[in-house]
Amino acid sequence: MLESPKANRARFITFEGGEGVGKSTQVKRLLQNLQQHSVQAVRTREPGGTPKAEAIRSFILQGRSESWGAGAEAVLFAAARLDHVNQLIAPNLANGVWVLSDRFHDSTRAYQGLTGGVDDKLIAALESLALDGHAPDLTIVLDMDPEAAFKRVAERAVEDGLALTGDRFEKEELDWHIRLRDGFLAIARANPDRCIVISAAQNEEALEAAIWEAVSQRFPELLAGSQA
Ligand SMILES: Nc1ncnc2c1ncn2[C@@H]1O[C@H](COP(=O)(O)OP(=O)(O)O)[C@@H](O)[C@H]1O
Ligand SMILES: Cc1cn([C@H]2C[C@H](O)[C@@H](COP(=O)(O)OP(=O)(O)O)O2)c(=O)[nH]c1=O
Repeated sequence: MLESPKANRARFITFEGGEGVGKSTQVKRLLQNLQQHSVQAVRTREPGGTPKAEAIRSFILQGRSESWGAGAEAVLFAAARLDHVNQLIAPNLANGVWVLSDRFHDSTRAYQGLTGGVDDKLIAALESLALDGHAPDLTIVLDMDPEAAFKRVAERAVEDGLALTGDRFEKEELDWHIRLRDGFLAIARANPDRCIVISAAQNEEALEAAIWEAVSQRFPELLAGSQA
C-alpha cells in the first residue's frame, strides 16, 4: 500500500475520562514510550498548558467560581483552549512534535455539555472557535467505575499523608460521576474513528501496554522506525 505523504506527520493525542482514572499517569508513560521510539513529543494538560490558560484554570477550579454556572464555564474553558491551541499545540505539531494532552475538548462536551446541560449548539460553536481546525488524531478514553477510581485517589492520598481536598468537580456526588462516565462513553460511540475506549481498571503497566498497542496500531509508522 502506498503511504500517504502525511503518514509521518506529528500526531495530536488526547486522554479523556473521569476523575482519577489514571490519565496523567498514562500521558507520562506514553510520552516515554514515544521518546524511546525516537519520536519528539511533548505533554500538556487542560485546562492549562500555557500561562494564560493556567490562569483561567485556577480561576475556574478554585475560589468563588461556583456561581459562574456551566455555560460561562464552557466559554472560559474555550478561551483557555484557544490560547493553548494557538500557543502550544499548533506550533508543536507544525514543527513535527507530537502533542499529548491530558483532557481536551471532549471534557467540555462531557462536563459542561452532557453533564452540565449546556446546549449542543453552544458547545459546537465554542469548539469550532477554540480548536481552529486542530481536532485530535486520536482520543483515548480511559473508562472505569468512578467509585473505584475515587478509592484509588483516596488510598494514594492516605499513603502520601495528604489531605484529600479535590477541586470542585471532584466533590460532586457519585451519580453525577456516573453520568459523566456515560457521557464520555457516548462521545466515544459517536466518534468511533477518533476515539478508543480502554478499561482503566488494570494496573499501570498493563494499562500502559494496552495504550501503546492501541497507539502503535493506529499509527503503524511508529513501529516501522520511520520517525526521525
Ligand atoms: N492503573 C492504576 N492502578 C492503580 N492506581 C493508579 C493507576 N493509575 C494511576 N493510579 C493512581 O491513581 C491516582 C489518580 O491517577 P492520575 O493519573 O492522577 O489520574 P487522573 O489524571 O485521571 O486524575 C494517582 O494517585 C495514581 O498514582
Ligand atoms: C478541560 C476541562 C476540564 N474540566 C474539569 C475536569 C476536572 O474536574 C477539572 C480539571 O482538573 P484536573 O485536576 O486536571 O482533573 P483530573 O486530574 O481529575 O483529570 O476541570 C471541565 O469541566 N471542562 C473542561 O473543558
